[in-house]
Amino acid sequence: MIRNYSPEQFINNFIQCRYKEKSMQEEIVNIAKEVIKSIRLNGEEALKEYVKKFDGIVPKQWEVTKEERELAWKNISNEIVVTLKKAAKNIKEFHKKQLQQSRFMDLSEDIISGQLFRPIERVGIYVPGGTACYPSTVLMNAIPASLAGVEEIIMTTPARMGERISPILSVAADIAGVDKIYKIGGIQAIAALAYGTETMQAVDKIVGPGNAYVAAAKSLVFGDVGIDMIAGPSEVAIIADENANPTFIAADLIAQAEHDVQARTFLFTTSEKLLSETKLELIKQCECLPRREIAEKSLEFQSASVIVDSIDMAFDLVNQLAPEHLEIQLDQPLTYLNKVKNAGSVFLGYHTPEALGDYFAGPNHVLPTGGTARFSSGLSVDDFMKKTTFLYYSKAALENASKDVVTLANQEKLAGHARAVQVRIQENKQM
Ligand SMILES: NC(=O)c1ccc[n+]([C@@H]2O[C@H](COP(=O)([O-])OP(=O)(O)OC[C@H]3O[C@@H](n4cnc5c(N)ncnc54)[C@H](O)[C@@H]3O)[C@@H](O)[C@H]2O)c1
Ligand SMILES: N[C@H](CO)Cc1c[nH]c[nH+]1
Ligand SMILES: [Zn+2]
Repeated sequence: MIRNYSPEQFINNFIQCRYKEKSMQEEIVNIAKEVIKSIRLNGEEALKEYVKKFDGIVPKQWEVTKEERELAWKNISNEIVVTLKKAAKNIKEFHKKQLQQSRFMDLSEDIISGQLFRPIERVGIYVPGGTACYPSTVLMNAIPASLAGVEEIIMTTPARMGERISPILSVAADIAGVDKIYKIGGIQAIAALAYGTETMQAVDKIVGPGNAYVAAAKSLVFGDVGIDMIAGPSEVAIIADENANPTFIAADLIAQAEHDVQARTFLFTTSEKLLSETKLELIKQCECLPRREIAEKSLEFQSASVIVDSIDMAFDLVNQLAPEHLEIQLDQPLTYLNKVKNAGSVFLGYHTPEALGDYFAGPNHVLPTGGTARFSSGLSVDDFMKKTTFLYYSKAALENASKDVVTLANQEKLAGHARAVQVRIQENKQM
């Protein structure tokens, strides 16, 4: 069960070892390198080989057919369809507010400048499917892409039921505006999306979470295609004091732990009593959990509890950790929001479990993990847009700027740059 660490031990074991952990994952990176290279060079043949090796079954065709997509609607209950649509509506409403319009920064007679916002043309979304099925992740990835105006949204997910993918994934994909679905998972899917094969066209950007293999593959193809972030095994950090409810805290820690044996959960509290009660709750609640084995491994090996001297100390440790999710289970939670520097998404108060955000409320659940919230953000409409600047100068405006541009060009010893301005000024003078 979750182990206690002093603040110093926590820093050593979970923050300073961030880079050590990376080198321990070398084995995964090496496998990913081999698979990607092979699929890039040998296409379909290599794709089949690795799908067989890592997933057991090679589907007859990669793409989910129109008939399969239609049939999926008949294979799920109306209740699920209604709920998916409600969640989709909330996610859409939240993300719509992120849309930005092309705009002028300057619009005078002599100078015009601005920024064009244009959607990325072809996007691949990865939906994990190794040990669980995530229709919510389909919505979280595809809705912002649709809102941005992406021309073609291509989803990949491992075929878990032999030939087929779960019908709920297919229905969620229809609701969210996915154009094509491929039955491919893991490193193979990322390689096929990045480089294309005889039957699949390469995409411009790959988004979406996945296990350590998927995360390694995404980081390796970055540069040839865009990626959103490294969204690996899930994490939650909870800050709580003696007023918090141990039953709620244990439930929220388990909700993340059950994702993956590699999922990481953290509790920072000023109260020894709350900690011991939470530990008893963890044992009790794990007993009747279908994914007990996964959750218990995560709680045992990837998790930590820390008794802190003050709530300020808790925020200091959390900001160093930069967790994917942060729950603030304190009275007056909003008053603590300005203490948060690094976190993917924050959940405020006793009645806002992370599970609410995972599925339904609106903010995105594809979030930076492994400390990368120090420099990156959760998935948003912005991830599907490119920003192109534009500029116009009149003859008079160029004349005004010419001396300064030439001075800088000469300073950099780039005579060609200086000349590109000077020839225009001289021409103006001759006229
Ligand atoms: N951050 C988020 O938004 C978010 C959302 C949902 C899930 N998640 C995370 O996504 C992950 C899902 O993982 P998953 O495993 O269930 O599904 P997955 O689809 O990410 O990975 C499954 C694939 O991994 C490959 N694989 C498995 N073992 C391998 C091996 N030994 N060598 C090479 N390839 C191998 C297989 O090809 C398989 O298809 C979890 O870590 C979960 O926490 C994150
Ligand atoms: N907690 C995951 C992100 O870390 C998202 C998710 C999907 N389904 C359930 N949870
Ligand atoms: Zn979750």
